[in-house]
Amino acid sequence: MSAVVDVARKAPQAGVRVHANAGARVALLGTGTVGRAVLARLASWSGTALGGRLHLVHVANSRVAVADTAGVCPAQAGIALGAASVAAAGVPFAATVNVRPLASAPSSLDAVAIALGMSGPRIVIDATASEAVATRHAAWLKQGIHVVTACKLGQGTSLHRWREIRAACAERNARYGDSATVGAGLPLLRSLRELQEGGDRIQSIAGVLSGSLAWLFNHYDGMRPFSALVRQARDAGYTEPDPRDDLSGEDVRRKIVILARAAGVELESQDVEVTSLVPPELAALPKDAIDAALPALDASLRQRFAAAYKNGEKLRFIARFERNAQGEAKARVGLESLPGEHPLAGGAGTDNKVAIWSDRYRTQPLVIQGPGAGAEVTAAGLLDDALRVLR
Ligand SMILES: NC(=O)C1=CN([C@@H]2O[C@H](COP(=O)(O)OP(=O)(O)OC[C@H]3O[C@@H](n4cnc5c(N)ncnc54)[C@H](OP(=O)(O)O)[C@@H]3O)[C@@H](O)[C@H]2O)C=CC1
Ligand SMILES: N[C@@H](CC=O)C(=O)O
Repeated sequence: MSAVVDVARKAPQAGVRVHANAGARVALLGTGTVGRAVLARLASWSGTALGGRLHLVHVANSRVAVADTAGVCPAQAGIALGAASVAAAGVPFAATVNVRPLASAPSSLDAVAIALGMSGPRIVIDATASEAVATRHAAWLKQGIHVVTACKLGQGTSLHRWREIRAACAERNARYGDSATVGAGLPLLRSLRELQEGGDRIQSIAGVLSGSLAWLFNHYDGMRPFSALVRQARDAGYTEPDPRDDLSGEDVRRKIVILARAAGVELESQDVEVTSLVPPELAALPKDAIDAALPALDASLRQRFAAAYKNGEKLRFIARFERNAQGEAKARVGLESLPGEHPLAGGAGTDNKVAIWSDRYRTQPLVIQGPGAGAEVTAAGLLDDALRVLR
């Protein structure tokens, strides 16, 4: 029996009803592209066994939070919470609203642990891109609250924060669900960890780690302006809230850092050599001014595409991590022109394609491929991790 279940069976605190099989109380942060898909997936579970496992008691975006004041929140009320929260944020959400006593208040991260109560399995689902939320991950874990996240700012930035998260997990036997941070839920981190649990050393990793950049370079034909495709990728929900985080390689830097650390190398972010696609004039603009300035991307990418096309090559945004026998590691991220038949040049849509070389996969790598961005796959990855907490 896992420690998580043990905790669930402890005597409940006054005011919070906990049943042995009651599932977990869940706080969802973020009602944007991914958060809405989490709510929709939870809604689709209404009345099923899965719906009884995760009880949404708190939903918040950066402006408003909605909490269930009754203290016990069956799945349907959780959906009501989601609907109310999203409606309060001015975004339509189609779900049957079961009227329950709901309290709406300005969003506050201090309210999250309070809403989750003191006992039983408790989970924060982070569907934000917020630094303020990421800085709370370790503190929640130290309170025994499990964290499931799509946001890479927890594990993919400073080594200090990553260590704090690992230490907090160990201290409280809390879980940190990170499947959605790399590959939008593809079994990448899990495979790295399982290879090492089986005695393998990870030697190198190479691949396409950005769903939006994969989509962009799978669609770019040198005819339509690249900037028009960036708008399309953003509108489809593939990019970060600020698409420059994708185009600059920062999002991929975070992902290769997360993979390297999961492979046992304590890489610092600045140890990754990153070549950005964003020209300085676009990098300098405030977020609300970038849409009109996106065509600044077009000329240089048209040239890169033409040169690659002439050689029968394809442009792919690749991350590479290698370590030698002495344990020295290096990592780099940037646009590469690959032969058309190169294994990493394949794939379609938002496909991530990642090759892993380890002791057992010395010559032929293990290759994992599949959609690496998109609301639905990411939400599914988050909820898989949340359900895993209860196993
Ligand atoms: N889109 C994708 O395909 C994938 C995304 N991810 C990750 O998922 C995360 C979310 O992405 P996405 O949904 O596209 O982003 P969005 O910009 O669509 O949504 C972000 C949400 O976070 C909310 N938010 C910001 N700060 C806070 C806060 N302090 N407390 C509570 N909520 C807050 C925002 O609130 P408000 O509405 O008020 O602005 C918004 O609702 C990102 O970290 C991204 O990297 C991971 C894998 C794939
Ligand atoms: N913006 C990211 C979304 C998933 O992490 C990407 O393009 O891969």
